[in-house]
Amino acid sequence: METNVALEKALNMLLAYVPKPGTEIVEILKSQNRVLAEDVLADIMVPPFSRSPLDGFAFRSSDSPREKGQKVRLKIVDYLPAGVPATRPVNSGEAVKLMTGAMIPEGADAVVKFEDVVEEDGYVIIDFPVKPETNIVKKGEDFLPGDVIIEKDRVINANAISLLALAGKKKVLVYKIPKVYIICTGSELVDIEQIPGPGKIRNTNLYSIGALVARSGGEPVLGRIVNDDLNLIAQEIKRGLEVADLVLTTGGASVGEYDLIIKALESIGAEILFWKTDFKPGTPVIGAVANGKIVIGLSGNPQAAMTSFELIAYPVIRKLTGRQNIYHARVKAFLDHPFDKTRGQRRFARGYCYLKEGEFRVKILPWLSPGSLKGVLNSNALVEIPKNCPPLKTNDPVNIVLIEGGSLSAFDTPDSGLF
Ligand SMILES: Nc1nc2c(c(=O)[nH]1)N[C@H]1C(S)=C(S)[C@@H](COP(=O)(O)OP(=O)(O)OC[C@H]3O[C@@H](n4cnc5c(N)ncnc54)[C@H](O)[C@@H]3O)O[C@H]1N2
Ligand code: MOO
Repeated sequence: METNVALEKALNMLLAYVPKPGTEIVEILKSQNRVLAEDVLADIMVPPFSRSPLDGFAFRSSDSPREKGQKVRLKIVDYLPAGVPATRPVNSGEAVKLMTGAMIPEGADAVVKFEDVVEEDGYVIIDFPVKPETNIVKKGEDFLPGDVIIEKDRVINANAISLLALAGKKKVLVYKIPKVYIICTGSELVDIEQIPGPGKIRNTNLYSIGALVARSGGEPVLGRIVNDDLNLIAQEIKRGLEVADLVLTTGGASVGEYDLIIKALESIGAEILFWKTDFKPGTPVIGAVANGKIVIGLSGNPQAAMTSFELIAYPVIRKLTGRQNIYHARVKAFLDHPFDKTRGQRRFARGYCYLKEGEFRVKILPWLSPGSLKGVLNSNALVEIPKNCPPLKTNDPVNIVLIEGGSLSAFDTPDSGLF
């Protein structure tokens, strides 16, 4: 077991144990935010026939005038709305009136739009030269049968769904959603519906971590509250390993007499990969593997557990979902205020970031203890304060982790005037 490992190293140790996820078939509209587990190929030509992108007249371009101002009269021999195949070819001296999306009749190699010509007594008059292939959307121009329309491992969004529909896929193969079993340990914990008795507290971690699991693309499976009892903890971890793909615990990760997670893991034959990382809050994280599955022991302190979840559990869950892009985005932001509470240890402080004139700006939320949740409400970023960082001034650049996703909607909450 390694101790005091850098965040990046701890993460890589765990990621090496993430298996390739299983697959399942889902309805196209249920596939959004899932990861495609198959290459989707075109089964037909796209477009399936050469078509007109305009309401106009199809004809032979060789019939058009040599110079602008010269006129030709072409006899209108057919009328084609979209969806109706041509009944006859277009010969020289003829034109077919057709609508947007209609099939180009055989013989025609150009289309002119209604507004550019004159229709008169069953004839169309064209007074400008038209090159071959003008306004023709060619059959197979986008995809030929067998072409890959979307590659596997892509996250499915509405854009991807448009292409799945084009490929005729009403059902699609995606990676399974990983189940994440959450165990909260601590004899002081009571369910959140209760008014805690003396020395007891509400089990907030079950729900905060459950919510984070769901937002990471996993399915939270809520375990029971487990007292600080070695056997009970070991049994609950075993249960989690049976029913889920990943087990998360909170509490019992530090050095106290009742900090039993490591002992419980050892008792079931788990390999402890590391204990304690180089960042606060959430330093005493445990990384372990049992029966080929990962167990992450987060610290009990509610804010610390949420922060170490974002930094360590989030990428692991993202990889379990089959995603290639597993990390929260990290960007440079400029501080809105001086910050002198830098310390020896590397830290990820809760921050509120927003965009101003194309640049990220960030406020570090008032520093509250790792046990307090008060500061998390308005945070949408973690602000990295490096080890031994000197005091920071207004407008100094800092690296931030965008924990609420790259979505701009995460930044447009009204400025709550925190500073
Ligand atoms: N002597 C030392 N003491 C502590 C150290 C240390 O290095 N030496 N590290 C501190 C740090 S840092 C942290 S973080 C905590 C981590 O402790 P544990 O992971 O063992 O967590 P607990 O002791 O079980 O609980 C800590 C705190 O959080 C509350 N808690 C626990 N579970 C929940 C829950 N599900 N919902 C809400 N709140 C929870 C618990 O009541 C405690 O107040 O250790 C420091 N100590
Ligand atoms: O990691 Mo504890 O919450 O790091 O203080």
